[in-house]
Amino acid sequence: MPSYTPMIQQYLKIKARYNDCFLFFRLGDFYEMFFDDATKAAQELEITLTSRDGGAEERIPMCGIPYHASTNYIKTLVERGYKVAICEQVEDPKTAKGVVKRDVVQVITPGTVMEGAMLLENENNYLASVDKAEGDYMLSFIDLSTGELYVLSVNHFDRLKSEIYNRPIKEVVVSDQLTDKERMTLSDELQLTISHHQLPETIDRASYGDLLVNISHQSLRQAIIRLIHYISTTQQRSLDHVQPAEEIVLSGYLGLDMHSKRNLELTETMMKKGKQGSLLWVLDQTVTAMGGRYLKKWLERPLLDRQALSERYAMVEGLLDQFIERESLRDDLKSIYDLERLSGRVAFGNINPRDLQQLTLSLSRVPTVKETLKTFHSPYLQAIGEALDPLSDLRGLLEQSLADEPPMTLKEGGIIKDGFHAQLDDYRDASRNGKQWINALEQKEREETKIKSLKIGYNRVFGYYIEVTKANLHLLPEGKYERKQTLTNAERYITPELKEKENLILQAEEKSLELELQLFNELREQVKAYIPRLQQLAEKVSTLDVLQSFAVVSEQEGYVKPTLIKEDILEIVGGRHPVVEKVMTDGMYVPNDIKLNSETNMLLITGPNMSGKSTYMRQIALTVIMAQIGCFVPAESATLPIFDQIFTRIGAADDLVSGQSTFMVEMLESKHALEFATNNSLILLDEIGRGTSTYDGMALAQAIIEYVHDHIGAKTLFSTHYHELTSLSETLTQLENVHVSAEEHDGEVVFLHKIKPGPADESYGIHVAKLAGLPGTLINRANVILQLLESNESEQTTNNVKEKTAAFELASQKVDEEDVKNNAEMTILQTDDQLSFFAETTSTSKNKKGSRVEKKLKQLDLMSMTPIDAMNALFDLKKELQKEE
Ligand SMILES: Nc1ncnc2c1ncn2[C@@H]1O[C@H](COP(=O)(O)OP(=O)(O)OP(=O)(O)O)[C@@H](O)[C@H]1O
Repeated sequence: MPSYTPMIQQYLKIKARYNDCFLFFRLGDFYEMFFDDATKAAQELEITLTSRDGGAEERIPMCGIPYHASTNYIKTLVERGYKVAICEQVEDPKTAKGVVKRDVVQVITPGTVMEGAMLLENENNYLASVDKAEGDYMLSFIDLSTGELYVLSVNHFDRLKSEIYNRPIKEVVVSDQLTDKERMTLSDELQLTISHHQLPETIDRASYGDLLVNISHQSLRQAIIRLIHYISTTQQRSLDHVQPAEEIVLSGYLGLDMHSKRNLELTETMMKKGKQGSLLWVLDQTVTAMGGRYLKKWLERPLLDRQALSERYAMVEGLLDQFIERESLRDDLKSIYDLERLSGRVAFGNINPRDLQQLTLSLSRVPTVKETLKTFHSPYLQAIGEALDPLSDLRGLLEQSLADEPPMTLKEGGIIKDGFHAQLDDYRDASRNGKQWINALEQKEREETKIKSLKIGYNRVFGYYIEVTKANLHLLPEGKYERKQTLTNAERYITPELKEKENLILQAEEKSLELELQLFNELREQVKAYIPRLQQLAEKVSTLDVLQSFAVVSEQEGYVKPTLIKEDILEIVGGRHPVVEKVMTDGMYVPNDIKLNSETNMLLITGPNMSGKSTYMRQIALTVIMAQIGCFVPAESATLPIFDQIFTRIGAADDLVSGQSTFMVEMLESKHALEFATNNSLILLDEIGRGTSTYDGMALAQAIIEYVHDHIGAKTLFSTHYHELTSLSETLTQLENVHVSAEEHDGEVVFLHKIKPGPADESYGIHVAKLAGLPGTLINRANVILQLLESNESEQTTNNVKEKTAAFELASQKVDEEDVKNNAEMTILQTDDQLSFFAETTSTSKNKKGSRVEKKLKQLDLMSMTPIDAMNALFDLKKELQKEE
């Protein structure tokens, strides 16, 4: 460092402390970046990269952005997951000796943004921390803009991933407890900004007491302390609005793994990553920002509590029944401002007078909401109304003190109401009187000099002046006026009298501004004391908003109240897919039924491509989720048990981010289901095994079905193209076949989208290809090949055995590697048996000449066997082989 200039040395010292941030180094009106930061920022922000002499031989790369335009640049960087450290001059450059002192005043990161423009209105923005103790993971997360603080624990890294993925968590604080691999997964697979933070050895735990009142478990407390400690060391801000941590006990909520949230498109679609087309999009008729966020939270955590759910249904029903009252409630809610974020800004100190005015207006609506709620018949709605705290004291204070039309900023005054503060009134009088006096003076001067165009003006440099055009100068008396400024057409003068008044006015204005600022700060401090009550009000308003949203959607879309029963029965009559139905403009959605109970808890769904298998499966899961968040459901009637978890493996969503193949994703998602599902869970498996060659796929599919059937007993929907699997219903007593019907008319397929009992009898793949518009000659050729394949199927099979075996083994090996510790064996074991038989049968025939297995193998007449027969025969062979060994 020796040859660098003192300023660059200062830069490097500070940068060393904020190595993982872009350091915005304040130089005059610019934030400058140097070295690698500059090169990278120039690319990211598309700004010009220059260089400067820094004392060393080589010039230093540099780029800068004007201080005034910095917000957008910071926003861009933070949205891309970077952190920005704002380094300001912390002493007055005029009085500084040597290099002006500078220090970082704020670190802006994806999880700590506060500025309105960087936050999505209807979405929380969480910063999280992860702790690990005895194999458990503790996740604590906070939304600094609203003050919500949560903590939960899970016993598996996969579950941790799901809990993180299922929430708008943008950044995670980790310690050395996590392995490198775990950290990499969080940053690469989940695309999170990672911050490393070790807690110091000694830490004043007592100072966290208020936040920990509801948390007894030591390791949960530790996660919260890490999070808050990280915030207080990187952010210089008040945490007054942060609410005591709430523990989320996961066993109290419907478990949804990350795959399911993604596959079912609960809050965003898989392809476009947007809200449009998601379940949230259909259900969101909320009218406040808080309600919008709350609805998302409900979707993240569907309930298991029967009582709580029936209360929600009762309120939705109450709102549905009384249209007029509901509409007036909606109107009332519309004018309620974002009380949570506002509380955050009060604590953070960046609230402006206009915000406080919005708060006043919002509070003034609360009595009306209370009145409206009284008009509902539902006792639950009435109870919410009674519990609403109108915060009349706060409203009174604001109405008394805040001007009726306050400005956005604190610079111009006019924030505080006349009559609120005597001293302020005096200053204002002085300034107003002074101005009146000046108006009168202008009048008097005009009359005395007879110059009609004479005027009194004001500018910052010269203060008040009398302006006379050059043509009229001769009319001015000698000696009275002192010349101050000459313009092309006019002269400007002052008089001692004017100067004196000016002083009075300016002083009064300055003092009044100062006093207003002080009063505003006092007011803000007073409002701070109301934050917990405001947050409670916010929660009730949000609840009402979500419930009215459910009522509106249920009415518009014709949803019904579900019946939750304790028996093990799932029966939906006339069920629909809420999103597919909504986007279908022709209103031709074909409703379908489902009935599952303890005798039949698995459906094997067959049917042509594009017939609606996935849609059917998804609609069942979405119906369950809607019911368990307290919403009505798209059906004629729905009788449901309360499910504990939903697992899905649907669609061909390649996990591009982590670079895993479709097949590997398929295996991992299945593994997840098999590992965690219980007999109260719902499992949806869509065409498992299609990512690999026919026999491996089929073997896996069958093994998985058998496993779920024999060991889990979860309600399961399994769609497949392997018609051979339909014979499984003969041996698996709880499995039934259904199919999506299609009809063929004059060589064309007509999809009926109707679920019917029994297996499908034909696969219509080539017809679908035809529908898709593939060339006619190609379609004809495909038909010929199909016939050929059908007649040669067994021959083909023998030739391909080795190849398929290799692929299958590779897949299982990969899954094993992926998760050796996480007892992946469970999933794989069953299939492993089947995998290895291919390998064994092919290799033993070479190695163990003359064995019985070989003889039997030779005797098999492959040409006359179905694939299932062949597999069964292979199983027998394998058993035989084990005996021999
Ligand atoms: N019940 C229904 N009523 C009307 N249209 C439907 C219905 N179900 C599905 N569809 C339509 O059929 C299309 C295909 O459905 P889906 O993707 O569920 O078929 P699939 O059988 O799973 O297909 P594949 O086997 O190719 O994956 C949907 O996009 C939808 O437009």
